[in-house]
Amino acid sequence: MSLPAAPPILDFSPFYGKDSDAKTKLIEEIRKCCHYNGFFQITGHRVPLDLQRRVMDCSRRFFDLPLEEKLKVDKNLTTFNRGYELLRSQMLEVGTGPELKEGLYIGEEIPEDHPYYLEKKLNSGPNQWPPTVPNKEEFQKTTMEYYHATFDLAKDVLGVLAQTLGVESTFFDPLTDGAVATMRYLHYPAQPQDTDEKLNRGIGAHTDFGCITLLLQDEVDGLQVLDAPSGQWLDVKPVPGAYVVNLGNLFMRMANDKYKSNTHRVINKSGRERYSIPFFFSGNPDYICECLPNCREKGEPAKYGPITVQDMVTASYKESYGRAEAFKKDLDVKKAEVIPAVAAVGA
Ligand SMILES: O=C(O)CCC(=O)C(=O)O
Ligand SMILES: [Fe+2]
Repeated sequence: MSLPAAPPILDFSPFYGKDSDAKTKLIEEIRKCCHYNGFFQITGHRVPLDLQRRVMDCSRRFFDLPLEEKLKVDKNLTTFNRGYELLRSQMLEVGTGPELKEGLYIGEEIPEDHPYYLEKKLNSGPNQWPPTVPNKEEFQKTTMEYYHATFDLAKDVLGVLAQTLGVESTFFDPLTDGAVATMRYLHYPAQPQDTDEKLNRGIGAHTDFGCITLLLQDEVDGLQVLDAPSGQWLDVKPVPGAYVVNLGNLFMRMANDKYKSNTHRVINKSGRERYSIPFFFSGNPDYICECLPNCREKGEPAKYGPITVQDMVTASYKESYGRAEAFKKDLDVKKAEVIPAVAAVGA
């Protein structure tokens, strides 16, 4: 039996080159990862290191702002998930507390006369830019430059994924044309070393909702992937410049569960602040997700019916935010029950 293995680090550059043996090897390695747990890291991509550094610097500049400045772009001011999300807003893992991370959600700039905005498509609208972040113009420019570079990389990764399924690298073009994607600046404050690991999560155990995720981490570790057969949590060590790539629920569904969308979490026990930038590629909201080629044997039925990207991702969002809301309400009820009792003692 093979030992549980952390996601391998693969050189993606053969995708851009002419060496067909190297390309075939890359496709095979990625196929193996997709079957195993849907996680791998890539180096040798085309997002410049310098751009990654500049974007991480933007993230730090934003989170360094006083809370009242960050709240000027509160995500709750929009209905389309753009803007700042406070610490403890989300709760992905049942039985844990709200998560110790704050975030800034950004996507393609969608003006209010765009069909996606008018038709209330997934996460579609104008970005909320923090008005007082230092070097505001550069912040916006670098953020969008990074968004577009990562979007292009996501298309390339989907090109390889198509090839792992034995179809042309252009197979996913109808999914990537007009695709919706969201990037998040994330900041995990240092968790005190003695915090209750059972309750405190940077981000609770979850699978990603969309198609694929490309994650840039800084040098502080904390991301862990569950090895389902052994129940062990495997650390995903930060590799400078690399992307952690993982498949989301939408891809697993299209692959008839043959490819995996795997459980992962973040616990920041480093004693340091951690910054990461996940890029969630959902796809064209109207794309109809159906069982992909070569994902079932002859005569084997598709496990799932067709569903649009829009419906699939919207349902997942509702579920996870609903859980955090329910938890907070429950806490409020408990507090309300305790306070009168205390007051009675003092009376
Ligand atoms: O910050 C990380 O390392 C992981 C973030 C993540 O899993 C997510 O936002 O879905
Ligand atoms: Fe995730």
